[in-house]
Amino acid sequence: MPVPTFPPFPEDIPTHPLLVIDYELIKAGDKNEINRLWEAGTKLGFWYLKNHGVTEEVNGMFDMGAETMALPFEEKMKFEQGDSGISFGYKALGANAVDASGKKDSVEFINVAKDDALAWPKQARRAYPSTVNARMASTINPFVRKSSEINNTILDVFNDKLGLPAGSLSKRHDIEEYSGSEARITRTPPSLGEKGQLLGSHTDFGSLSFLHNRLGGLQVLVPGAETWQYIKPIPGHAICNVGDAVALFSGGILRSNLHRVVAPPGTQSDLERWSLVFFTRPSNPVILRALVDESPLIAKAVARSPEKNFETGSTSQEWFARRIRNQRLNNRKGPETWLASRGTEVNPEV
Ligand SMILES: O=C(O)CCC(=O)C(=O)O
Ligand SMILES: [Fe+2]
Repeated sequence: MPVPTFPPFPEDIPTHPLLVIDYELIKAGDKNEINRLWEAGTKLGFWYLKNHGVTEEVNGMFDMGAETMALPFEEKMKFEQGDSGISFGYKALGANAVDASGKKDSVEFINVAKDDALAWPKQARRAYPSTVNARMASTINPFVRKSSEINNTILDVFNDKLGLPAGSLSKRHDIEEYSGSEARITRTPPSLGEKGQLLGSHTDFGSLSFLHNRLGGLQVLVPGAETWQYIKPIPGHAICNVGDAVALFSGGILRSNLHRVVAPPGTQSDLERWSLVFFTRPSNPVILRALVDESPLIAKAVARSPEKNFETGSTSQEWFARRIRNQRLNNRKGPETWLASRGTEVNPEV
C-alpha cells in the first residue's frame, strides 16, 4: 500500500525539540555523534533516530496493522493477551486503565513477540491472527531483526560510556534468548477534538523503545518543566527512548522519562491514529539492578542517590508481567492495582 499523506502537525503548537541522531554515524563510530547520543540518553532519554534503515519494513508493519485491526472483533479476541501478565497478542479498546481512578484506555493494539517473529514458521510464544502470520517472513522478521541490531548497537555505545566491560548490556539482550521484546501496532479511533489522555503517563518497561509515528499526540514531561510538551513526528525518523531496565542497569545515569499520548493536535484529531513501536527488553531471567559491581561510574551514581533503590529483586520477566497484569481492568481491585503497575517513576524508593 502507498504511504498515506496526513494533515501537518500544527505550526502554532509548541513542541519539545529532540536531538537528531544519525544511525549511520553511530555505526561508523563517529565520536561526535556518540557524544550526542550519550547526551540525549542521559539528559532526557529521548531522541530522533535517522538513517535507521527500516523504512520499508515500517511501512509493511503499518499495512499488517491495518489488515489486522480490520478483522472482525470476535476473530481478534481469539488472540487476546489475557489477564495473567502476558503482553503478546491482541488488546481490545478499554481493557487497560490509564490512571489510578480506573479510567479506560482508548486504544487497541496487537503485540508480536520477537521470539515468534524469529522462530517463524515455528511458534515460540503464542499464535497470531492470519494477517500477522501472512507477513511474518516478509515484514515482521526483518523489522524485528533490524530493530534488534539497532538496539544492541546503541546499547554498546551506552555500555562503553558507562565504563562497563565490553558486551555487558548486549549479552543481557541476546537475540537468541526468550525475552519480552515485541513489536506493537496501535490503532486509536479519531479523537474529534476531544481532550484527555489516550495512553496514561508512564515510563517504558524495558530497555529501549523505537517509535515510528505519523500523527502527533506523544508528549513528554521534561525534567524541571511544569507542563507536558508535544514531540513532533518527523517522517522517516524514529523516536527513541530509554526504558526502566536500562535506567536501572545504569544506576539512573540513563534516563527513563515520563511520557503519555493525548489526542493528535489540530485537524489531525479527525483521523485514526496509528503508531508502531519496537520495545526491547532484557532476556527473561536477567535481574533488574544497577550494575555497580561492573562499573565504578555506576557504583558512584548509586552512592550519590542513597534515597533511591536500584535493587528491584525482580527478573525482567517478573517486572514486565507485574506491570502488564496490574494495568488490566479485569484485575483491578482499586487504585492500589494501578500503583502496582508502575515502574521507576512512582516507586517511592526509585
Ligand atoms: O503512540 C505513541 O506515540 C507512544 C506510545 C507509547 O508510549 C507506548 O506504547 O509505550
Ligand atoms: Fe511508552
